[in-house]
Amino acid sequence: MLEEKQGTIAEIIFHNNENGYTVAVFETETEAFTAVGNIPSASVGRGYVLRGEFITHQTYGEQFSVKEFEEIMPSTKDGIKEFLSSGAMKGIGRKTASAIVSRFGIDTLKIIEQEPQRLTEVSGIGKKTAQRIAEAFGKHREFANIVLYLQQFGISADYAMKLYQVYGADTVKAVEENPYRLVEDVFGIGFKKADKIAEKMGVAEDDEFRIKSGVKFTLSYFAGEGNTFLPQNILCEKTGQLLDLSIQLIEDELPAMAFSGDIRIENLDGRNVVFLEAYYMAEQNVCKRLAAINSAELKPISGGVDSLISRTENATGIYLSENQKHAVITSLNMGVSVITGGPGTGKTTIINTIINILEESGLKTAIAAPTGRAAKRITETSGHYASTIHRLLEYYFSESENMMRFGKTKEDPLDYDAVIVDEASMIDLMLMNGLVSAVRPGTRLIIVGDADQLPSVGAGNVLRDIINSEYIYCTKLTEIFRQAKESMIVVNAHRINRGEYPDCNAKDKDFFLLRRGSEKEMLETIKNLCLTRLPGYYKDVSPTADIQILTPVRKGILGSINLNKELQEVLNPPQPGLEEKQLGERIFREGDKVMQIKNNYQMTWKNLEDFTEGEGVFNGDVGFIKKVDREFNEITVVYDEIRYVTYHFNQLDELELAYAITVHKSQGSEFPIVIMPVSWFPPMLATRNLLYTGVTRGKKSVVLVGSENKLNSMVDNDRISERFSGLGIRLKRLMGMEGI
Ligand SMILES: Nc1ncnc2c1ncn2[C@@H]1O[C@H](COP(=O)(O)OP(=O)(O)OP(=O)(O)O)[C@@H](O)[C@H]1O
Repeated sequence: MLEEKQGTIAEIIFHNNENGYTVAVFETETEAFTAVGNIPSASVGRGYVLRGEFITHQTYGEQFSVKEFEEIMPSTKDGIKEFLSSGAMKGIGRKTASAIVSRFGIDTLKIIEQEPQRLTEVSGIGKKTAQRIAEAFGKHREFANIVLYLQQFGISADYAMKLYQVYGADTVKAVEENPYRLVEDVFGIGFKKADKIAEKMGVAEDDEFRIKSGVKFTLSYFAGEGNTFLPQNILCEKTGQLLDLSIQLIEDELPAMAFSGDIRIENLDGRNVVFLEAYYMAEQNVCKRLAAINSAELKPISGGVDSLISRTENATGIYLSENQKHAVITSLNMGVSVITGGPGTGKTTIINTIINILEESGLKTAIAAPTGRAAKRITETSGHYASTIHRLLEYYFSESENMMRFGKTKEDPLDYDAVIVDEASMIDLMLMNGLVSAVRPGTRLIIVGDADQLPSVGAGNVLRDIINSEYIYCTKLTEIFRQAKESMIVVNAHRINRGEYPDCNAKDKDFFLLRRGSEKEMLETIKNLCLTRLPGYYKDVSPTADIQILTPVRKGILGSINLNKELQEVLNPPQPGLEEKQLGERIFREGDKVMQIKNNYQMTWKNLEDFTEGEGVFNGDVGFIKKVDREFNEITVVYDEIRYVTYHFNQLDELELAYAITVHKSQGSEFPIVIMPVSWFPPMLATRNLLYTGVTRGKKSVVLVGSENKLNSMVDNDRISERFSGLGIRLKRLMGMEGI
């Protein structure tokens, strides 16, 4: 049962204008206490009925936690004056408030509400101002009523404010009509929240809006797991479980959803499958565009390709194998081509040759990769500038649509004769859709990647689908070259990929297994390696900048969360003079290594070297905390040693410690030294594919810590989690059509 307290706010200790979060001293007739909760309109002198409960906070002691509130309009002259000038009614200052209250006394609010034209009786207030005051008061009352109404359904004031921003005066109507609309219209309200609201409103379990929303939620959830569609029977079963309804009821709703354009039902390879509209359109478009780019006429290469290859070979001293030459020639002759191979098979060498030839022929080339780190690495290893695909496509944040968009499109395409994308295993369907839309037919699209790496985080299986369809010409590189052969990392990566056990601890090599029995021992060894052993063994190794711990999991003793806590303690312990900020279990301290964990296209950065500024910090960017400013509630992180980004404390859910990261997050990056625990991990994760991806991230040294048995069973576990994706089937279909 909630307690009810009636009184006024005596003092505001903290108030967040954006979400209404308030800490205030609240006075009733008999007591005074600290009240904490979402009260957007809070200001000193304002009267409320608060409903909530007393809780004891670890640091701040006893507080009244506000769950609901009701605003009481002030009834004394002073109270009304305070209310009018509190900022709740924009444009009324102290002087005007005093003048109005002097004229109308305790009837002031009634006059504003019912006879606003009488406000002109106050000197200095004209017709327009009177109208403005009346409107502001009306809005204030409207919002207060909406908050009050929505509270009964468990919608807190900050959500009420978000809803009000979207629906205005129609908020209550919109929520009543279909609470599931909130999932699409209001950021931060997911299906589960909307479902709770609906339940409180008495919406029937088998309501059509509930089923439709459940279907979309299920499809989005599985898209988050990598799938662009779900077979209809699986979709109905999963949605049925989610909603606790029969499969039949779900199935009955699908035709109407398809009719209204929310989903697509298609027969793919003999079974009915269901797409969210956006993924269906993306697959169709990628397919169409690939076909168009593949069959377009290309600007010719001046001079024979063979002689150009020889020239490059003579200049670099690297003579291409037949297969490599073949890859170069087909990339230059085909609209779209794929080059795939493991480490050390010459992908970079081929890219460099292709760029040289294109440059010598006066053709314009762009090189791009899915992540900033991969782009930086390509720039360093190839000597040619590579950007992210996002940057190449001139991404921007559209305020009106509240989403990221690309400036380069089919209508305003990229102006290049060739576009080379590397690390293509990380490209998901939506990014590929953006890319192929902006590449105009006539441009060579050269896709380079290692199809055996983990697939993209986002939905789709783009690289593998393209290769397996056999619609696009693909060169598979398998030969490892001499220099690369000297590296056990490269040799073992190929062994793992073939299902053979790696050769560990060869003398004077770079691939080690430190055998440890228990997880505790593994943890201690990892800490010890970072702190003393590796920096002692290799010269100039920074434990934080050069060593990266990779782990398959987030949870458990050897999961990234715990590893980070433990490593922070030894690598960057608390020290006088080092500021820190604690958030629940997490601590961010000056000097910590951190990672941005979601794409934020609006976050600004400043380059302190050339004073340029820009927007965009991306999922997987790793940096160091430069400053924790407790006065301004801010943390400054420096990325790539030059880009400074400032986070407000309430944005810290975008950051994580990064001494240890998951193998999934490490895709596309390389690190001088990689340490990876090999223990028991869930078989879904402890796969050959994941081990291969982890191992190939290390350049100078890879140190595995754990048990040989577990290492070998990872190699044996060749499960590649099946992803539902239709691109391959569509491309195959195209091939059939061309044959007709
Ligand atoms: N035809 C060749 N003859 C001799 N050496 C070669 C040849 N092709 C590549 N190499 C050498 O093999 C090594 C690996 O090549 P490269 O870096 O191009 O491969 P990669 O596939 O890009 O590897 P990674 O994915 O590990 O970066 C390099 O030292 C390169 O100089």
